[in-house]
Amino acid sequence: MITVTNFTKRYNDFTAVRDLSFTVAPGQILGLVGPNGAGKTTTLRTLCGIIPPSSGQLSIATHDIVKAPIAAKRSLGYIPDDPRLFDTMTVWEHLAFTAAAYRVSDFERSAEALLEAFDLTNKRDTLAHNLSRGMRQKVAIACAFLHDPTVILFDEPLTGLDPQGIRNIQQAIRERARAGAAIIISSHLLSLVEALCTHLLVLNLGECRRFGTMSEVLGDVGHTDGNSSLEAAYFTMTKDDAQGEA
Ligand SMILES: Nc1ncnc2c1ncn2[C@@H]1O[C@H](COP(=O)(O)OP(=O)(O)OP(=O)(O)O)[C@@H](O)[C@H]1O
Repeated sequence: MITVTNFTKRYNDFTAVRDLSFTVAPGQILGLVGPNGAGKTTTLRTLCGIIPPSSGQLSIATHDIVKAPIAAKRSLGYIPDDPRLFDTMTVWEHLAFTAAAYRVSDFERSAEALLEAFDLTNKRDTLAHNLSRGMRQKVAIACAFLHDPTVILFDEPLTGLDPQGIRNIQQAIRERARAGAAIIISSHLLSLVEALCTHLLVLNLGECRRFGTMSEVLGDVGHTDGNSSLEAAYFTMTKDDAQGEA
């Protein structure tokens, strides 16, 4: 469960996110969309405790990220838009290191399964330095899944992945949701968001423009037909603010 209540984030005098409230229940996948500078990454970074909120409450699996950061982070998997790996560690060493950090005992079987699911088995002993961008992304996702988080936050999860990788990650995300994880995906890939997400939050200039189930939001703006209804709805929902951010 993810709960955000009256969240505001200011960087000095600039308000990046203003009075944002939403929840993501177990099994739900929330698509977080909005133009560049809307406040998506700021929201995800605050939810995982990288930056503090200016005001409001954010909790992960009932743990307040400010008051109980360790408990909150134990339940959390975060995949940033530019995952950083250790150049001098192999793929397997990343998984072992993550298992140690999260105190996952007997991690080997889960780690093998993740390598298999993401087509990384033959790269098990390869240094991160020698992986392609897409492979690095998949290692970061495998590490984030290893401790079986009940809350997962993705910032542009498919950057750099090939079509097979995209399919594998989509399947993995659906499986995690079916197993009861609450998931947020921030992405500009509206087709991905529409295909995967059960709920939608449209953010623009730091404010919530729409929040609800995918069909509620699309119905709200009169775009329930056709194959690219989210794309059409997105432009309707954000058109007033298209000039808002340079
Ligand atoms: N550390 C910072 N200091 C000052 N302003 C910041 C900082 N980080 C982000 N901002 C500003 O906050 C606003 C929201 O940025 P954020 O990165 O959250 O947007 P975003 O929706 O993730 O954008 P994008 O789609 O481009 O990734 C932007 O105007 C950005 O310039």
